[in-house]
Amino acid sequence: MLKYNVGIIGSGSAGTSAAYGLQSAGKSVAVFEDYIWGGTCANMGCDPKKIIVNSIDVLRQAQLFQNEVIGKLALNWEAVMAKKQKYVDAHPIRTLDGLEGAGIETYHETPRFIDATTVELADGTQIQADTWILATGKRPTRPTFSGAQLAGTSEDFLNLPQMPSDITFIGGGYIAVEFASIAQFAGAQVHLLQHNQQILRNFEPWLVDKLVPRLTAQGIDFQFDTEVASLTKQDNRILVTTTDGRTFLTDTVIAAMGRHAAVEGLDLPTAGVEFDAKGIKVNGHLQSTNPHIFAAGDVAASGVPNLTPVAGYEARYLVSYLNGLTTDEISYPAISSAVYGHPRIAQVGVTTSEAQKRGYQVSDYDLRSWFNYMRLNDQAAARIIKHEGKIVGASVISEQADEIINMFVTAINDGTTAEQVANQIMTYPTMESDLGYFY
Ligand SMILES: Cc1cc2nc3c(=O)[nH]c(=O)nc-3n(C[C@H](O)[C@H](O)[C@H](O)COP(=O)(O)OP(=O)(O)OC[C@H]3O[C@@H](n4cnc5c(N)ncnc54)[C@H](O)[C@@H]3O)c2cc1C
Ligand SMILES: NC(=O)c1ccc[n+]([C@@H]2O[C@H](COP(=O)([O-])OP(=O)(O)OC[C@H]3O[C@@H](n4cnc5c(N)ncnc54)[C@H](O)[C@@H]3O)[C@@H](O)[C@H]2O)c1
Repeated sequence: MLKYNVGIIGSGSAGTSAAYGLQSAGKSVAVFEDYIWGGTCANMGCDPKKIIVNSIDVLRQAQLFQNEVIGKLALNWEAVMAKKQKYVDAHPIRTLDGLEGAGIETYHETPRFIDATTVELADGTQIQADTWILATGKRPTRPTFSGAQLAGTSEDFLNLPQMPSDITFIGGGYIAVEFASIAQFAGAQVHLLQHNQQILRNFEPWLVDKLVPRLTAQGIDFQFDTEVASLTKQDNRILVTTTDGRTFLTDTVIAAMGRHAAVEGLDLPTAGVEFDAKGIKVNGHLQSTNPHIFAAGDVAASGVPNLTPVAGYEARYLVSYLNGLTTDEISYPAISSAVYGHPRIAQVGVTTSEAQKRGYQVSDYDLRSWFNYMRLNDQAAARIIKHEGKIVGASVISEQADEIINMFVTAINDGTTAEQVANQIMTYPTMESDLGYFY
């Protein structure tokens, strides 16, 4: 039987980060991946999406500067996809070369647990590890209505060879809103069907209330309280029928109704690991119900958002814990998050409703007249939550919200005071040079 100190299942942000940290501390490490080396973010998530978003940003800038920059720009979707694909094609090779070059063993398959510490591969090989880390992430939740197989996933969207004339997204989370914005700028008529009234449920309502009318004005057709009953092929198009009897034809349907824990094929019950659709049950040390098995990243039901930097943070915690450098339970800093639409929204730290319960100060800023937003024709706004002279929460709508929010991340996590900001000499005129005005 093959033996390792640590077996890691999944080669995404969590799995690779844990593998390097444990291997460099002298442990023998094996990584198992059953799909594309490098995981979701780099191959079919954040990175390819942001390459496409950045090309759309050029069109968006031209739209914002329409009286100052003359001439009409159009997106060359094929060229954008070729640029994206060049990055994506190189990533799995880079991942595999990196792991193997560091002396980490790699296996391209799903291992199946046969007891608390041993897995079996398809050819019958048995592998035992003192410690296992489950870093298998999440996979798109498939709808169950009639004709659901006609709906694509986020991965299918990121591989569209051409942008269809008419596209429909089912769901109103991060993926649906970001991809709706991309498709709309790429020239498609876009429909977004949300089964209730609330899209982007994890974001500040004031941000969503500002975002939806802007995206609607750009041409996105939001249909709230709309549940799909069936999809039917009709010539080369898809007939969407809703549960209240409405019908319409569209070219492509993408289901973006959330993601569920990727645990299929691992036979976790045999290893005594408890889980549900939200993920693997873990304690404060990210340890599952089997003391030899830990979980990190999206697949761990650790109660924090499923984001790439969070997956890396949890992996780094496990490296410290398993290397004996800490016995503390994991604690998280303020976690920021952005929706990469046009405009973007982003937030971090204490929210408005928490602030109201705790009696914290809530300050709203209309940034349209601030020089650094005026020069960019950016219809920006921010809400800052303050307590005892420090910033504890921030939410922003702006063309640059994803970048702007990071200065608040640092201010919140470092507990920066107004005096400390005043003692910095930042380049001017930049967004960061305005930080002091938010205190
Ligand atoms: C379209 C999209 C856009 C996103 N955009 C952003 C963004 O802008 N910013 C952000 O912070 N986050 C974003 N995310 C979320 C981010 O991708 C995830 O939070 C991150 O990838 C989680 O990393 P992970 O290592 O936990 O899982 P993953 O990266 O999903 O890696 C898990 C790996 O395990 C493999 N695996 C699964 N089951 C098995 C098995 N049985 N055996 C072997 N291998 C297995 C999978 O194939 C995968 O490679 C996005 C996600 C999507 C889908
Ligand atoms: N910018 C980012 O950081 C980013 C971008 C994309 C994805 N992600 C990550 O990926 C995860 C998955 O994204 P997602 O958008 O699929 O999920 P999500 O959980 O963000 O949103 C799912 C949406 O689908 C809706 N929905 C659920 N069932 C439905 C039904 N039957 N009919 C219609 N709508 C339905 C929900 O109400 C919700 O609006 C996110 O939660 C996030 O962790 C992050």
